[in-house]
Amino acid sequence: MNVSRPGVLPQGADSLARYRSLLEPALREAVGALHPWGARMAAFTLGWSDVDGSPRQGGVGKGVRPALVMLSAEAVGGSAESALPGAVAVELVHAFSLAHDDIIDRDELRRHRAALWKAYGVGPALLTGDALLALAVGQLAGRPEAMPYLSAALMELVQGQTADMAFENRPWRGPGEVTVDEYAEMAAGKTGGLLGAAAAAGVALGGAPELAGRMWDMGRDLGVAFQIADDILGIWGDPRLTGKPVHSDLRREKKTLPVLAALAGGGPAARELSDLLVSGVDGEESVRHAAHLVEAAGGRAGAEDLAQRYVTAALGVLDECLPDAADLRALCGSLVHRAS
Ligand SMILES: CC(C)=CCC/C(C)=C/CC/C(C)=C/COP(=O)(O)OP(=O)(O)O
Repeated sequence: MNVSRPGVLPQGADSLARYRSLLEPALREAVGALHPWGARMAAFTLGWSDVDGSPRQGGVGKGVRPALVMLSAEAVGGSAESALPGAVAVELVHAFSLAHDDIIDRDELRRHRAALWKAYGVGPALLTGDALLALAVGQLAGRPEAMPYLSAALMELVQGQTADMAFENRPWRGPGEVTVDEYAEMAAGKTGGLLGAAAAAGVALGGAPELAGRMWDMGRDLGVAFQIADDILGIWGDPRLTGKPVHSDLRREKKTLPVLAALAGGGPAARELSDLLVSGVDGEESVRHAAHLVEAAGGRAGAEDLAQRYVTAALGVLDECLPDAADLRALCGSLVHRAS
């Protein structure tokens, strides 16, 4: 079921809309503390205004992380409102990380619009990312039950992003090639850290801090699945739904899971793909051929399978910790079967 705009999650969409409507005023209030120029750039990147500052309807992200915070809080008997500082904090950290990531990757398009750096320049985009991060920390400064998870997530994010960048200097084959296990560790940090923090902060703010450690682990597994789904969408997704150009990871020869899984398959398509990557993907025809080879070598199926295994592990933890949390379970289960 798709509601309200293209690209929302197939399941849990109604609840995401409910949580987004709680989130947006709180985010606006937080951003209101910034210097007017910073507030304008933050409003652009969060989706309430165009580049010139004129207002536009609604936010732009799916709001998965804040929904995870609020659903986790509700699952332990707390209210979504009680968990709002955590929800705001994770969405601000997410927005910070996207702003910086787009600079690092030189990605010009994000969420159907210009990336923040493309709209305002690299310096201002860096600074806006910093401002969002500072606001996030401020949200949880007085909440010792949740703050450790945010601070752990920040370290995970940076470590995972660094590992991902370091992969670029590794060979495609032979000694030093990137393994699927290394990829999973990178994704557990880069993407899982914040999902882990969302789930852990949610139960902590909802009144069950004793569950936070297990929810952190659950969120990290979920993050690996989420990142694999992101990699899959980067090759086979519909740009009208993802809001990003297709094949950009392949064009940049990034070591995404579908490519690693294809290479690990070892058949004729895997060998041809390996040769192509070693000689360099050059030009649009070559990029399309690489995408074809990844699929032919089983990279898509392998990636889908691994994502499903990580989601199943995450759901197993949820079933043990919070067996009655149907909405939370639906959200987590839907994160791998998404169109954007
Ligand atoms: C330190 C640093 C720069 C870290 C970068 C970490 C990073 C960008 C990880 C990617 C995470 C990811 C899959 C984002 C898309 O989320 P989404 O599909 O929920 O996006 P949405 O909010 O647009 O829906």
